[in-house]
Amino acid sequence: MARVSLSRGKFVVLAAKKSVGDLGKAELEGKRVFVRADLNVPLDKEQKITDDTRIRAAVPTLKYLLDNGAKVLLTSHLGRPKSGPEDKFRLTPVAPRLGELLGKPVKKLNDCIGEEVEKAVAEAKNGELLLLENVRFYKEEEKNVPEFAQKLAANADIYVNDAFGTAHRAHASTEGVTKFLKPSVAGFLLQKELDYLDGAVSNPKRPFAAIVGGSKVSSKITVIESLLNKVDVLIIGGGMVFTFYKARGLGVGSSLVEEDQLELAKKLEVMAKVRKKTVLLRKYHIVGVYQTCYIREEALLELGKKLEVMAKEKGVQLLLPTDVVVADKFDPNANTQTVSAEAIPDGWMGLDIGPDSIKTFEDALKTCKTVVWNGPMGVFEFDKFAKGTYSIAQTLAELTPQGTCTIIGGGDSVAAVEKAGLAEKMSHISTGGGASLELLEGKVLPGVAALDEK
Ligand SMILES: Nc1ncnc2c1ncn2[C@@H]1O[C@H](COP(=O)(O)OP(=O)(O)O)[C@@H](O)[C@H]1O
Ligand SMILES: O=C(OP(=O)(O)O)[C@H](O)COP(=O)(O)O
Repeated sequence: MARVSLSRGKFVVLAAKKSVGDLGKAELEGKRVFVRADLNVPLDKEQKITDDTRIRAAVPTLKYLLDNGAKVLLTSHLGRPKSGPEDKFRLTPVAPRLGELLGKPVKKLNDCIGEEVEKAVAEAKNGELLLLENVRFYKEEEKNVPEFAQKLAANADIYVNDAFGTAHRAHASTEGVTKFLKPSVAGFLLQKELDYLDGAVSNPKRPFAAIVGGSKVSSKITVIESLLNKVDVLIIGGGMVFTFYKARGLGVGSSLVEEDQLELAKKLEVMAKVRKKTVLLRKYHIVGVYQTCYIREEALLELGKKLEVMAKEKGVQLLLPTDVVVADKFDPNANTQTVSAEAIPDGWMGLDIGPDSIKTFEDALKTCKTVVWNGPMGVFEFDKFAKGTYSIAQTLAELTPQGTCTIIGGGDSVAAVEKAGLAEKMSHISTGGGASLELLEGKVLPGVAALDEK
């Protein structure tokens, strides 16, 4: 039976999915197992892997399957290819690193469906692994087209989903394929992530902070609305910031902005202010029912000035950077200056948060007992714009031994924390950024929901 947990008014079905560990040699030997992993690792300009966390995280499930005599067809996406195969999105760099970690050669194919795959699978011996090409080279993957899912499934007997980082996407290789392969089970990484994150965020130690940055504005800005009902402190950084600034009417130069998210950014700021007061009303038993509700500002005024002051002190803090490091071009050697958020010059782009913002964010984080972070504070890949990200990483590393639960999620965020040498100092390194935020929202992840129950 599925375990159901009530998370702030939403039902979240989590564990008790059938696991790869429930399948033994009798079920696996000689079987063709289609494994969906998230091998979407960061690469530099020379196609060199800059952080292999996601490859390492996939190894326990793969080893288990190979040791039990399965033939493994391993699939993943890499990046966001827009129109068919592109060399920079090939999974080619992953194969040698995975081979090293598994201690056996990994044969990389140039497709994920069709004749080449059929032939390789037919020739594969028990305990061999084939790495298929980027599944997003087919537009049908993200559209979750059943005929495409069927083609992916055609070469396999069993499905294992170990792609926690992509479990929030209902794509053909994460969701559609389960309709054609039985059993469809969870891999060890997926299980581990769900177990940890459910424990940490369904009933978090408070104050609870979320830090949202990075560049996937449209994916993540929508999560913020739900987070306002969960957290006490919400910090916005990275490329996310400029959509909020622009919504406030500020000039943002040539910084990253998603125009179609401006209205939402405006609404979120208003919601944060209103929510601030709602939290306090609940705290002081003025709102008697356990439900998320927004009290209009006027209603609060009626309850007196004292309460309003307390609300400001105790409610959800939505923190945006007050200063930014701007650059005259997107380049590691760009000219830079630090300016206030109101004074981004035309033609310049914000690529990191400034020192005042770092200080404000650090002060807020030091009061927190749970912190979930997804999305770097700046373009940390360039040294000139890495300070914001590394400073926040350092602050969290210092908070962990003091009893704060620190969770870092997302391919690039984890890469940044690894690069800073601080990964070991965090409570949990998650292979999913968007996935962990959606889990935190209380959403059922489609890649998990589709798996067989025990
Ligand atoms: N101000 C900014 N402008 C443009 N890109 C940014 C900015 N700040 C951070 N980024 C970029 O965001 C990317 C990571 O975003 P995202 O994929 O959302 O994070 P994660 O992989 O951790 O989930 C990094 O490559 C970083 O360079
Ligand atoms: O890198 C990923 O997500 P993340 O940036 O939230 O960690 C996953 O591989 C999902 O990729 P997607 O956001 O292109 O679907």
